[in-house]
Amino acid sequence: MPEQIDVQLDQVTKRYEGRTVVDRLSLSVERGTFLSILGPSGCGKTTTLRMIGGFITPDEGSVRIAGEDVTDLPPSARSTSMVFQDYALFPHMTVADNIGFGLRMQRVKRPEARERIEKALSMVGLAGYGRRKPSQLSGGQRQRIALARSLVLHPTILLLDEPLGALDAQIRKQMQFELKQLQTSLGQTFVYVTHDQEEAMTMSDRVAIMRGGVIEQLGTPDEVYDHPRTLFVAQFLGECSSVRGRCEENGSFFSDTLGRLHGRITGVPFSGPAVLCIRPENIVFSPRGAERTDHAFSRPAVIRQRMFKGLNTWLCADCCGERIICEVIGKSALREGDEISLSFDPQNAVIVPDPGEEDPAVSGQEVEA
Ligand SMILES: Nc1ncnc2c1ncn2[C@@H]1O[C@H](COP(=O)(O)OP(=O)(O)OP(=O)(O)O)[C@@H](O)[C@H]1O
Repeated sequence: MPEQIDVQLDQVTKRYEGRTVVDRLSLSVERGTFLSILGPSGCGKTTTLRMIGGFITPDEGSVRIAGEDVTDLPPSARSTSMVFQDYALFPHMTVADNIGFGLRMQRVKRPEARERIEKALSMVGLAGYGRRKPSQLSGGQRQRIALARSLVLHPTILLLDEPLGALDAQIRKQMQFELKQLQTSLGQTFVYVTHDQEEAMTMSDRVAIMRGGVIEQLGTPDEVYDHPRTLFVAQFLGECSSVRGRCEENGSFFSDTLGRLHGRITGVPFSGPAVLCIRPENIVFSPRGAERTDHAFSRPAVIRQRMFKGLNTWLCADCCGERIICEVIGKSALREGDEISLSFDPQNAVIVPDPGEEDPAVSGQEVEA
């Protein structure tokens, strides 16, 4: 049986003052999926989410929710509910009244409303907090109330716009865990907007990486991390060393600095300018003279910088003029100036097309959509 598609965007476009901020974007979200829309500031994430929720009408394209075309319907006529970053709680109302606000709008009878409010409060771990005012709660608790206020409406799809953005790092981590647990236990569809790659990777079943108004890649967290199809995706999802060169049809790679890299590299082979991307955890450093023989690629290098990061250490090396970063678990005895050998298994490297010097992924700058 085909999976139920809860959200279907077909070629949606949004322009502001002649500027296209979302560009012919298509997206399908299966029921029960936790999908994150991830991308840098201004890439069109919130605009896309708001088009799903009905707060913004696309200039072109269509929006379907659970199979129904809702492109021209207002938010109240859609089976979606939005959780905002700033919580948007009414300060003069109690927690219970805040949660019950949407139910009153829907004219749900009091006894049923009371029961649903209690259930929503216990779902977010705040049973017994109904009589408090928002000012008597912590930031994390206020965020949970905002979540309960959406859950109480029994939406088919929950839309979350950077809901943890205002929380400090520790509570944020805890809330990520709780949100994921809640989504799994409810089996509900969540569409979650964030610019935090770690947050997206830890919570999501699928991640859509947006840039300049389009989805550059969509896949499971593992797929997009291990098999990025563009340099931007490779660099946005975490540290990676990149080496420019040429790719050949047989999948081998050649660069002026590192020479030829024999062996089959991950990525769709093509013929033309390419960038080799390697994650720090896939590089192995060995003392000079004790090179790994099981790796097809090995070159001399010198340690230039050392960054202790608590659980691990990053070593930055100069390898034939290329800056290569390696991750070592725990502390490392290597120091700046140490001469080493650097190797990696070609299967753990990825080749992507070279986007050229003008591409912001190369220059390290991001442009507005
Ligand atoms: N009402 C508006 N009028 C004009 N431009 C707008 C409007 N709303 C958004 N934009 C522009 O559209 C682009 C996309 O905005 P959007 O809020 O979707 O980005 P985002 O990826 O969610 O960014 P952030 O992570 O900073 O919230 C931005 O350049 C923004 O300035």
